[in-house]
Amino acid sequence: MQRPVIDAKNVDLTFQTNDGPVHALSGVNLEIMKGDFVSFIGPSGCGKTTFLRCIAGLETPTGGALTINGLTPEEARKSRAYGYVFQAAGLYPWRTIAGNIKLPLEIMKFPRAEMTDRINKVLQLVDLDGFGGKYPWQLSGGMQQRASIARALAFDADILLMDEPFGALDEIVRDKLNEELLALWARTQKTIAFVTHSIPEAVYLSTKIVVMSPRPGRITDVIDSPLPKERPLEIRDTPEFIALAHRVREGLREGHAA
Ligand SMILES: Nc1ncnc2c1ncn2[C@@H]1O[C@H](COP(=O)(O)OP(=O)(O)OP(=O)(O)O)[C@@H](O)[C@H]1O
Repeated sequence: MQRPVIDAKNVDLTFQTNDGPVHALSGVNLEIMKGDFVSFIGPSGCGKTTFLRCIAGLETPTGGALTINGLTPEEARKSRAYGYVFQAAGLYPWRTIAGNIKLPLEIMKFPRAEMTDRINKVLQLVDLDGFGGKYPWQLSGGMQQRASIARALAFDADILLMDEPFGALDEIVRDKLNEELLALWARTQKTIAFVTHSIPEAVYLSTKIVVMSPRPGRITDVIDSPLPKERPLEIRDTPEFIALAHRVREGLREGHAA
């Protein structure tokens, strides 16, 4: 049997703060398989970012077990198992787009010729061919976010962790980037963990939708999407899509009520 890429067993995390303990994650059980596109959706404070940061080895669970390809998150982080895309593109303004994409490759000491090849390849993947020499301020918000995805893809990690990457963009740009991300996912076979507040975005993108609720942060529903892998934007008008969106909305409502 295939081993999960991300395997969470009863993961718990309590932050100790000056105002007392904050139970950010409680009993989180989840298996993410290779090539899954998993979205995490839930109200503010339900622990979505915390869980992503646990996967990334940036927070340490206070209970349970979490492995990434059989490794501890810290080992996985050291082996560069994932690329991380944040809500704000987070590009260095004094570096060109190519320079920004190059940064992790420099840190990892890739040979110079390979760096150039990789930069060109990921620029093409995110449809920013010819923009490598521009500075971030010369690009629109959507293009900057594509550049930040290119940076996360540059070292070809199998896992992509994305924390509300399109949250700050207008609907039309977001639709376009959603479509592009799906195409990129299909081409690269990456495993993607994606945090969002948007029900349509979660339903459109995911093979698995994880609904969470706060206080303490926990998973209340895991929905395996019956939608086909090929998803034109119009799929959002189909009864299957609407039914899925309804189930997610109901799950969120129950979480709120609790
Ligand atoms: N470093 C920290 N120290 C103390 N408490 C924290 C820390 N990081 C997160 N928290 C708390 O843990 C809970 C979960 O936060 P988290 O950011 O993971 O939620 P979220 O679901 O990603 O929220 P949002 O949708 O607003 O981004 C919140 O109550 C938050 O205040």
